[in-house]
Amino acid sequence: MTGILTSAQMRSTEAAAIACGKCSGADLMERAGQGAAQAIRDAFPVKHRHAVILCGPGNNGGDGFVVARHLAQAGWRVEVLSLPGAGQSGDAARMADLWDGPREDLARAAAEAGARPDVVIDALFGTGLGRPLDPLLADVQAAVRARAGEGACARVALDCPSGLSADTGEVVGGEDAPVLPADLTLSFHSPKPGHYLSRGPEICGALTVVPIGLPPEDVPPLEAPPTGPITRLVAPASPPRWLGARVAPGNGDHKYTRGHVLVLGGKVAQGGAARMAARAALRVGAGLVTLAVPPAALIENAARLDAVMLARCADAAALTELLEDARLSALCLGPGLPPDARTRDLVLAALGAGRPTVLDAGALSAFADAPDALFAALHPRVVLTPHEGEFARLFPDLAEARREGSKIDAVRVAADRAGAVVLLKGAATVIAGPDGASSLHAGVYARAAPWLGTAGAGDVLSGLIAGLIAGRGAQDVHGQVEVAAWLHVETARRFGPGLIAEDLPDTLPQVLRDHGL
Ligand SMILES: NC(=O)C1=CN([C@@H]2O[C@H](COP(=O)(O)OP(=O)(O)OC[C@H]3O[C@@H](n4cnc5c(N)ncnc54)[C@H](O)[C@@H]3O)[C@@H](O)[C@H]2O)[C@@H](O)CC1
Ligand SMILES: Nc1ncnc2c1ncn2[C@@H]1O[C@H](COP(=O)(O)OP(=O)(O)O)[C@@H](O)[C@H]1O
Ligand SMILES: [K+]
Repeated sequence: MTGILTSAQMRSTEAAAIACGKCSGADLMERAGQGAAQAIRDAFPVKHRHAVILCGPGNNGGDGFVVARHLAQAGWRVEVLSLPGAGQSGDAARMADLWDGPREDLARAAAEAGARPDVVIDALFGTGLGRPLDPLLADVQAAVRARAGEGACARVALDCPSGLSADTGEVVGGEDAPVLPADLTLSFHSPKPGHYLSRGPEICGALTVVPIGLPPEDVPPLEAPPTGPITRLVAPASPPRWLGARVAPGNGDHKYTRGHVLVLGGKVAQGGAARMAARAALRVGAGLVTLAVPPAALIENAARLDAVMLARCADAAALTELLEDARLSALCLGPGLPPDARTRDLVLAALGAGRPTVLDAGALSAFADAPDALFAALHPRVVLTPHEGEFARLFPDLAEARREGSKIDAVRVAADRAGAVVLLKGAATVIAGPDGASSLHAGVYARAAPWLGTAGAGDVLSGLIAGLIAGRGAQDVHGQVEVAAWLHVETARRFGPGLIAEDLPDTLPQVLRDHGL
């Protein structure tokens, strides 16, 4: 799986490669600029041959000078508009010296009209942006306007659109601070968290990763960096090789080896969410699924269920009794449960059994007043699946800190505090385990699945996870949660327009078949 590197991890990867003598900083900059120039030529057909490149004061600007040289060598007309100080030190200075074409001060260019380019390339700031763009933006915008007029020309950002934090996906300086949106962003070596999180996808436009000859992202640098573990990207472009091993039953399997999921259902007339979770667990591969509901809700559910079995469960004592059956191998609580004292007791009884367990919705909100009581009962084979609101109820301080930091960091701290796997939902879904491992499922760009924003989609996700951790999957809960997140989005994309939550479990078999199972 691909790794997603933060700015600090990217710097230490580069430093490690240089320190072991494999390459110099100038080599990396040359490869970055050359690769970006090629990607720009690939993205814009031959009629596009005029580029204006905005170069900043650091290495991002240095990349811009290399792109200028390679596009010019390919026959493009190229003008560089640079900030004062651009290319004045180190490798960037060497690359600026090698550029012998037109170059003008950006502030001066703002006052003069020029020929309209086909492409404006943003090489102002990349991973080194340290403060808001404010004082500069007026000049930059005026310079672009002076060239392009009000008409649109294509916008390409090198590494990261200037103004966007490569680590968080927020605009540096806050929501109203300036940023230069792009139509295409060319990230060097690996994607960065900010390309996927928060406003990143909207500001980056489209994303292409340009290799620069560093070792693969998932190979750690020679000296362990003081930058924490690398986040995995769960979004393989082609049918994932791991899917069969993770989902398909073996020939020797029978229903009990595939696992028996117990889903706790809600009161009369509040049973739909749990029924959808139960159906999803069965469809994704659990051998048996039982829905346990309050006595008054038995008749309603009996009328609605066939392959899913039904059990009576009045309270926590009844649940403990049910759990004496050791074949119940995974539990799912939350969909359709109210956030009340009964639910709290059910959750604590379920956790006491020590089995792989998914807690969602009401099972999380029931602990809004006492998250520590929940955390004290959790164990590493529990998966919490909050949406942003539920996350804020359990981790109010982390939700507050999210304004500054990244979603990935917040979920990592949450998983460590909870001692369980935490999946925080959204177009970018972040998963972290108590062991420090983290992954990101990016339902954006080519894998966008906005149809998933429909009532009950989260209930289905809970069921998918429960179904996947009920059998052999219990040995790698974090990995199975990644598979569930991937299948959830893949299934929504397969169904497409008009999706409602009930469609997800019933579309799943087509997705599995599409991918060779
Ligand atoms: N780390 C790596 O492995 C590689 C990095 N490369 C490039 O290097 C970039 C990072 O370079 P740098 O660390 O020099 O950082 P940047 O070039 O992104 O920006 C840092 C420079 O901008 C100034 N600055 C920051 N915010 C400012 C603001 N709001 N207003 C005015 N000035 C501001 C800083 O003082 C510094 O001079 C990457 O994004 C990438 O484009 C590539 O050359 C390839 C290899
Ligand atoms: N725009 C989107 N792109 C991708 N996934 C989305 C989007 N909107 C919602 N989702 C997914 O849909 C699910 C909604 O879950 P949730 O908020 O718990 O709703 P509910 O409680 O109605 O089931 C989550 O898995 C979330 O990640
Ligand atoms: K940039």
